[in-house]
Amino acid sequence: MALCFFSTGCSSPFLNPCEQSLCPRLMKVFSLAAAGKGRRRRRLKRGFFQMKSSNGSPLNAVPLQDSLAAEEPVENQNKVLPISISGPEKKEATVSITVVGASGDLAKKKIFPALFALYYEDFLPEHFTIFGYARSKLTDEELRDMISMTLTCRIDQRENCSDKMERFLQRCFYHSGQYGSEESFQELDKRLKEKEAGRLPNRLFYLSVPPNIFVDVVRCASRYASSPTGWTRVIVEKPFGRDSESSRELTRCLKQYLAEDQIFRIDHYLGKELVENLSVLRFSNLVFEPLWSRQYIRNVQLIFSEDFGTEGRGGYFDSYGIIRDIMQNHLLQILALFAMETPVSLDAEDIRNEKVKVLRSMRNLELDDVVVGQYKGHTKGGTTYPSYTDDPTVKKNSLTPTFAAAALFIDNARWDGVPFLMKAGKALHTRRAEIRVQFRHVPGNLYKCNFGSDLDKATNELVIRVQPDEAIYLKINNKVPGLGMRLDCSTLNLLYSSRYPSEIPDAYERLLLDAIEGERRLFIRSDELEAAWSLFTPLLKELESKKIAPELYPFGSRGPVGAHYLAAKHNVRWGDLSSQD
Ligand SMILES: NC(=O)C1=CN([C@@H]2O[C@H](COP(=O)(O)OP(=O)(O)OC[C@H]3O[C@@H](n4cnc5c(N)ncnc54)[C@H](OP(=O)(O)O)[C@@H]3O)[C@@H](O)[C@H]2O)C=CC1
Ligand SMILES: O=C1O[C@H](COP(=O)(O)O)[C@@H](O)[C@H](O)[C@H]1O
Repeated sequence: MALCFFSTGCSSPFLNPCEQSLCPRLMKVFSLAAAGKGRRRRRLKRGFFQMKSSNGSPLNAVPLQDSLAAEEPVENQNKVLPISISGPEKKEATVSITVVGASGDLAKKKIFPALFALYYEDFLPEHFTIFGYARSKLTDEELRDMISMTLTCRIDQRENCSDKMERFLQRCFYHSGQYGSEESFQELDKRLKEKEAGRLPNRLFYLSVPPNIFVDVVRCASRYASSPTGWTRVIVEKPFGRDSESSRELTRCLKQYLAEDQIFRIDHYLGKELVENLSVLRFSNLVFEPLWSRQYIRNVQLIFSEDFGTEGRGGYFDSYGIIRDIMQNHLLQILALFAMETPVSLDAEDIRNEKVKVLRSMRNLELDDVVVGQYKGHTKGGTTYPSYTDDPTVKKNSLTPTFAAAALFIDNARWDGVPFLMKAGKALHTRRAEIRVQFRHVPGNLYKCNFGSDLDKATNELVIRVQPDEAIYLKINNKVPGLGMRLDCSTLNLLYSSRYPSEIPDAYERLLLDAIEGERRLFIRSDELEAAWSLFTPLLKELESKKIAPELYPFGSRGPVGAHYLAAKHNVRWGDLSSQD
């Protein structure tokens, strides 16, 4: 039997209730379908690609001409140069996606596979071209060979996969160039134009390079390779700075060349299925939203753990650490989505407005409310696991935390006094990311004596397991069947793999598609970023200036015991402790 959600914001005479439950992605498809007046949805996705903003209105194209940049703030140029690409005399549009840093780890591991998955699922427009750009000298064929190693037919419809892969690869090209070189980007522009073949050109640049190169690339791309008549957008990978000042400086530099609405700051956790589902869970189920406050929720836990170390990324990691790598972005973004007030609509700006309010209501983070750790070597079952400082790219005396736990508070009416505990670590015993919501005790619980002395065990807990084995489960109390009165704690479990047979798309697929469609909801706006850094920067400075030594924990363990003391201080018990959790 199909389970359907009904959401008033998604009602449409053309969609049955189950289709409506797939909002907003289907709504986007619907808006495309409506624009095409009845043409088939799939055809619309590919053949008649029309740009829509999240509220369904056509997006304005944003040409970035340097001569204009000198005279006008870039934001204003957007307003004075509206070129609708859905006008009556519209040309067929094309999208060129340039992956800058194509020879790198992220491009190979995530970006090209996500682009292929989108192509495979017919989500890319009919006319598109993909360019890899990096300094390494490669031919088009060599790029294709390189990326073909990482493409998999991991989507359910496996028929014709190798044909599709071949067709996809034929649309991938490579351009070798320096990141700050005018000539290289002018040459890229020429090659893009050839492939665009007179169609209305839209261009997306994905900056998959180390952050010190971001501004060079943006300067050259915007001056020499931006679309003259279509839109130009840039996806920027984290880290967006290392603290408030450097982040502000990065934003300032990027905004010399780009308007805010051209910058897509990616936080791939926002593209994860269960994170996307957070708002649906809250705002389309009457049973949750009324409980979503200090009145019923005792604490919220945001947990990230990996069962591997910094492997291969030690050089980057050592100057950032786990707080910047995971907490300041991924976990804080989840927290903001979790805690925000109901947005006016599902429009990107409405959602981001609410998230910013949460971030700006957060109490300063005190050193006393933070525990840091670093993994040390460990031998188990004959296997030796390295310590963090065994990594040759890491300083031997490094104090960089590979683990951190923190207690945060949102000083607003809804969340006053509720601890939001975060825990993030590398080289722990398991890989998982989850949100745990622990509810308060039942007042005057009639069954108190049946629970024994540990009443905490009898409180409800809602777990949103982001990965792996995506699930939403609720722990409830029930009677053990039989003549006696024994109570048990059981789980109502929505395990995605049982409920939905199809594979869940990777976060990068959703985010790339959103960037192509101009949907900004899952990207970080500059004021969100600023608020996020304001929360963590004083703490990071204090940790660094006081040279706080991280507590060592063995590779593969549950992390430093300090995390338990921190939780206990706030009357909390981490929910992920028992083996069945
Ligand atoms: N890898 C991951 O899992 C994740 C990465 N990120 C972020 O994504 C971006 C890309 O990551 P990743 O692919 O791992 O990075 P890489 O270190 O693999 O760098 C990508 C490419 O950039 C070029 N490059 C590397 N170092 C330099 C340098 N010092 N100067 C000039 N060019 C350089 C290289 O290409 P060439 O020499 O051919 O020019 C390299 O192939 C980074 O900002 C990273 O923080 C974010 C989340 C996860
Ligand atoms: O951004 C990052 O995320 C990865 C974890 O991402 P996941 O999707 O595999 O959970 C993390 O390993 C990396 O250190 C960090 O930079």
